[in-house]
Amino acid sequence: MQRIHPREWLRYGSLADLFTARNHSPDFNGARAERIALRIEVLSLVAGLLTLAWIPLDLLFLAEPGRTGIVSLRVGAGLAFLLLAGWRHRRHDLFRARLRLALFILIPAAFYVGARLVLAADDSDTGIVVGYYFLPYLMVTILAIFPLTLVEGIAGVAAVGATLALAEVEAGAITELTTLAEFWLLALLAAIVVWVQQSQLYMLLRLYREATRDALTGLFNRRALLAEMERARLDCRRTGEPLSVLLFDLDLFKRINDTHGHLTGDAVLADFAGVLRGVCQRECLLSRYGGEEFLVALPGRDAGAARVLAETIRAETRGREVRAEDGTPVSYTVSVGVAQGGEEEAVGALLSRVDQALYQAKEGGRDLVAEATVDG
Ligand SMILES: Nc1nc2c(ncn2[C@@H]2O[C@H](COP(=O)(O)OP(=O)(O)OP(=O)(O)O)[C@@H](O)[C@H]2O)c(=O)[nH]1
Repeated sequence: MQRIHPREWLRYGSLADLFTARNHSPDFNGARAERIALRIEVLSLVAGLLTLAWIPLDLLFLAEPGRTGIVSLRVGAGLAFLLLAGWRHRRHDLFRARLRLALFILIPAAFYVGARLVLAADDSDTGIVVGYYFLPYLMVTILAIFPLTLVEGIAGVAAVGATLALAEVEAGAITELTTLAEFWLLALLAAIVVWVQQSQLYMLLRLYREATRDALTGLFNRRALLAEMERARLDCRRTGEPLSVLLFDLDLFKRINDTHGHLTGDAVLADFAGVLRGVCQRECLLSRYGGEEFLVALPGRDAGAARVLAETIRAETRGREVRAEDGTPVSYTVSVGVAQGGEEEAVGALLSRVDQALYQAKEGGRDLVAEATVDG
């Protein structure tokens, strides 16, 4: 089995991806944002209706002057929740999902601080009033249903902690021993919540990876690459930047398999994936397109820059040596097609042109780079 270098694990595995979303792909971000947004939609609807449904109980159990204040806060918070539930988008992105999450925390936080202020002014310590003191614990526990990164999760629970702190400062009780106990309980709950969030994110990342990565090389599989490329094409069209592609095909690969065995063939494929990772920069989209074919999409690069990169990879590959199972050194070469997408050109048409260019490289004698003509 191919060993994964620790650095590779961090880049392509999931440890660093649990901390922040920095290395998450746009496709994964979209899927996660949608999941967060849908959960907030449902929860906000339930919270909005429950907040308003509690009003008759407040009217029944609370005395003035607190009653009017609490009911007003309830109406405000209930309507804000319902507005949040009705906030819809066609395309989900992480920024909006985080904004929704912030609002989802802010609404009950404002309600809680307001309610504590109103109730502090009212001496009647009705049993029902006690219910308001549970709110921070409820808020923190609900956050467990979101698949958040460590940074997002900590920011969320910290916001709830700050809410509690603010309410205690307002009540002049921040230095009391009971307040310390409250924070202790909140911190314990917060630790469990962040752990659950991380587990959810881990599962999501794992499933996503299995669905989008090639098992042997860890690069994008064909389906994922096509989805990423479509997104890159739209982005490039919007910004006016070029989009180029490189199509690689390992030369006489069948001969390597036939002479040294399938496992050695696999080792060569993994080695070439390592070359791509080593040479290409972060914004390059690397994929194993099929069998011994690799496709690299280069947002922001024109055909000239793509050709330079293709030559670098071809030259680097020439110098590689993989050990066969019996220890024999096996070298290999690669042929490359290069094409720059036309302004209105569909992904399918661009791929067909780069395929033709690759065919020319093979026809020209292999271990070559060939560039597609604009009209094929
Ligand atoms: N070891 C291994 N071989 C694979 C894998 N996928 C496809 N192949 C082999 O890749 C070989 C591709 O061979 P061909 O399409 O004939 O091309 P080629 O020998 O590379 O010759 P040219 O492309 O013309 O240079 C076939 O023998 C496939 O069995 C894989 O995952 N592992």
